[in-house]
Amino acid sequence: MRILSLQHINKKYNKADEFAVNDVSFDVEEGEILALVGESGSGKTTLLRLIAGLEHPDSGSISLLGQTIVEGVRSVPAHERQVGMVFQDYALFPHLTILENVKFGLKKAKGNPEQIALETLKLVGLKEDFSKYPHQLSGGQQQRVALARAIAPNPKILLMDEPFSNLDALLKDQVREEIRQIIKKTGITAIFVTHDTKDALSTADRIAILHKGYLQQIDIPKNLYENPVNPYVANFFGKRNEILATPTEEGYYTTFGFIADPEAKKFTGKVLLHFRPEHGEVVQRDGQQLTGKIVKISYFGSHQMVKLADDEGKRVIIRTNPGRSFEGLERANFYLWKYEVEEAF
Ligand SMILES: Nc1ncnc2c1ncn2[C@@H]1O[C@H](COP(=O)(O)OP(=O)(O)OP(=O)(O)O)[C@@H](O)[C@H]1O
Repeated sequence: MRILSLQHINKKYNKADEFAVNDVSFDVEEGEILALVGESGSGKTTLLRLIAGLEHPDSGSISLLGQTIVEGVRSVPAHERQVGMVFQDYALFPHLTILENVKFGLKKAKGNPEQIALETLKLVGLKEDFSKYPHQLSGGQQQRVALARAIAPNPKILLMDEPFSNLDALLKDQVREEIRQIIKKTGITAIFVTHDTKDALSTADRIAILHKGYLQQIDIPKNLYENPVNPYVANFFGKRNEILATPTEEGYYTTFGFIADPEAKKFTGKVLLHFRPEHGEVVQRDGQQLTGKIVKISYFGSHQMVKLADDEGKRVIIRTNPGRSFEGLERANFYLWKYEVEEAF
């Protein structure tokens, strides 16, 4: 079921400014986790604030659970939208215990606030710590208190602004998984903002990618990565190689060798072949379709990255398994099992 719908949202802060959000429309399904990603200034936070009711759009409409909350100049005020918010710095009250912090959001809630707060702390795995103060907790635990405070009043939707940006790299993987599990256990619909593609790919069910206020693509992580709608999206989700090729009836001639592919006859002029490092494989047998001079091998434990150059010095990077040895080799052969073709001129 659709829980949130944004239709043609536009937002400018000052008349002379560019649009911070430009004709953005999308729907969010009940129970899903959506990540809003993009570079700094792409409009992610503005979009989150528009949904929360902390900003009003210049045009467009927003509905939440079938109720129109924004249309024209009319809008339901933030405190009546039943939206839970987790802020980047957690915004916990330092002089209140974590139980009191969670109870704070329950002033108007039905039922026994203390009991609801304790149950929510149990859900986030912090019931035993109820009498501690925020400074006595780790960053990841403080994050869970902030989450508990936001979800305790049973909001219609949960919004989180850069929820993982204050955590160090070691904690991040664990916290991402914990937060995802808690959200999934409650069944709440959540939207979070991040500039980190890893946060989005690992935590979200779907990702919306913004660039200069425009929504570029909204899709499941796999589709964004494998089938990006434009080069901006493709490059946003990691390194892509690009080589120039001349199509013939049988395939593509490149400076790394020939790729047999009957599809090549569809093109008349030169083309660009785009491929990610993991869309190739290095092979040590001769007779493979492509070859390059080994420039550098970088070992990452789970895989190796092999940088190869053609005779003119143009480089590509291919990912390969960690066990492969390149000792004593000057050149390596490789093939591509997937690539995208784009007309070059
Ligand atoms: N309060 C404001 N007043 C004027 N301009 C603003 C204001 N807030 C944001 N902007 C502008 O709106 C555009 C979008 O900003 P926004 O903060 O939504 O982007 P963002 O993707 O969240 O960036 P970041 O990752 O840096 O937070 C930017 O050009 C920004 O300078």
